[in-house]
Amino acid sequence: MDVIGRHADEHGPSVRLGHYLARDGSAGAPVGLDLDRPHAALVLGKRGTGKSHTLGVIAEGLARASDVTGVVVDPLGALCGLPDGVSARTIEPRIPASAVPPAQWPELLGLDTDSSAGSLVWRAASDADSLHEMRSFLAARDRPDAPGVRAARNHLALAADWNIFDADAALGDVLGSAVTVLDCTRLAPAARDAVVGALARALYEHAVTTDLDRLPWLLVDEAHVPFRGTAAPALHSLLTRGRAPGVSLVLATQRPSTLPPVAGAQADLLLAHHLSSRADRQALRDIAPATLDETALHRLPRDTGDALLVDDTTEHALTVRVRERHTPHLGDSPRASRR
Ligand SMILES: Nc1ncnc2c1ncn2[C@@H]1O[C@H](COP(=O)(O)OP(=O)(O)OP(=O)(O)O)[C@@H](O)[C@H]1O
Repeated sequence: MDVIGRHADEHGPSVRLGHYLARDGSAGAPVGLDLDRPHAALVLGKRGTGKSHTLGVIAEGLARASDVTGVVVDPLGALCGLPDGVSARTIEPRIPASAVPPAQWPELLGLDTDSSAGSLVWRAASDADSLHEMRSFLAARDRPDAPGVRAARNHLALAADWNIFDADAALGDVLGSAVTVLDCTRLAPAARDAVVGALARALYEHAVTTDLDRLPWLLVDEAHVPFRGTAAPALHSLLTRGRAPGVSLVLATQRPSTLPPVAGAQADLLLAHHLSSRADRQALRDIAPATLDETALHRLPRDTGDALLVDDTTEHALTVRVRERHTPHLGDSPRASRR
C-alpha cells in the first residue's frame, strides 16, 4: 500500500484511507496515511462531501494503531459511533476553569475586556482556580450595585450552565484511551471554544513536558468555528509548534476561506473534497500554490467521499476515494424519508 505523508522507504503505523481514483472513476491501488510522524492536515469540502466521514476513517486508524492516541472534537455527533467497533470511547467534555487563561475569560463570556464586568471577570479568574471560586470571589468582594457586578455574576452563571467546568477534570485523561471522542453536540460555540482551546494547550504542554509513549492526534470537525473564537491562539500555536514535540492536528472545515493563512502555511497534508464557492476554491489554491494550478482545481472530484490529496512530503497531488467506515457514521441531517 502506498502511504502518503512519508517517503516510500519509510515505515511505521498508518491508516488505510481508501484507494487511488483513476480518471475513468475506477478504484486503483490502496492508499494509506502516515501515522508514524506528526502531521498537520486539512480536510476541506462543502457540506455533505464527506469531511466528517474522512475524520472517522482517520480516527478508526488511530484506534487500531499502536503508539498513537487520538482526541476528536465532534460538534455534529458524526463520530460518536466509534465505540461500537473500535477501541474508542465517547465522553461529554469537562475542563477545569483554570484551563482557560484569565485574560480570555471576558471574551469567552462575550464581555469587553475594558468593561467593568469584563475586568471583574478577569480579576476573578486570576484570583480563583474554579468557577465556584470565581463566583464566590464576586459574591464576597464587590457590592451588588457596583458597576459591572451584576453583569459579571450573570455571565458566570451562564458559564456554569454550559456544564463543562469541573475543578477535578484532568485533561490528560483524554489520552488514556486509544481514541476519545468529545461529544460537543450540546455545547454552545463559546463552550466548545473553551474545550478546544484548553485541549490544544494541554496536549502541547503534555508533549513538551513528558516523554511521550504514544504520539497524540487532535481531530477537530467544523474547525472554522473555534478559529473565530477564544480557541484560535491555542490552535494557532499547535499548528506552528505542535509537531516538534509530537502533536498532530487534523482540521476539517467546509469554509477554508475563513481559516487563517497559518493553517494553509503549516499543513503538510491536504484532503480536498468538492468545493463550489469561488472564495473557498481560491483559498485552496492559496494553500497549495505549488501543486494546485487552475487545471487541478477544475479536477476537484465531485462525488461524496472522493478527494484531491496533496502531500507536501512528496510534493504530489493525487485523487483518492476514501473507504467506507467500519463503524457507524452518525449525525447525518434528519431526513423525512427515513422516518
Ligand atoms: N467515503 C465515503 N464512503 C461512503 N459514504 C460516505 C463517504 N464519505 C461520506 N459518506 C457519507 O456521505 C454523507 C455525508 O458525509 P459527511 O457527513 O462526512 O459530510 P460532511 O462533509 O462532513 O458534511 P457536513 O459539512 O454537513 O458536516 C454521510 O452519510 C456519510 O456516511
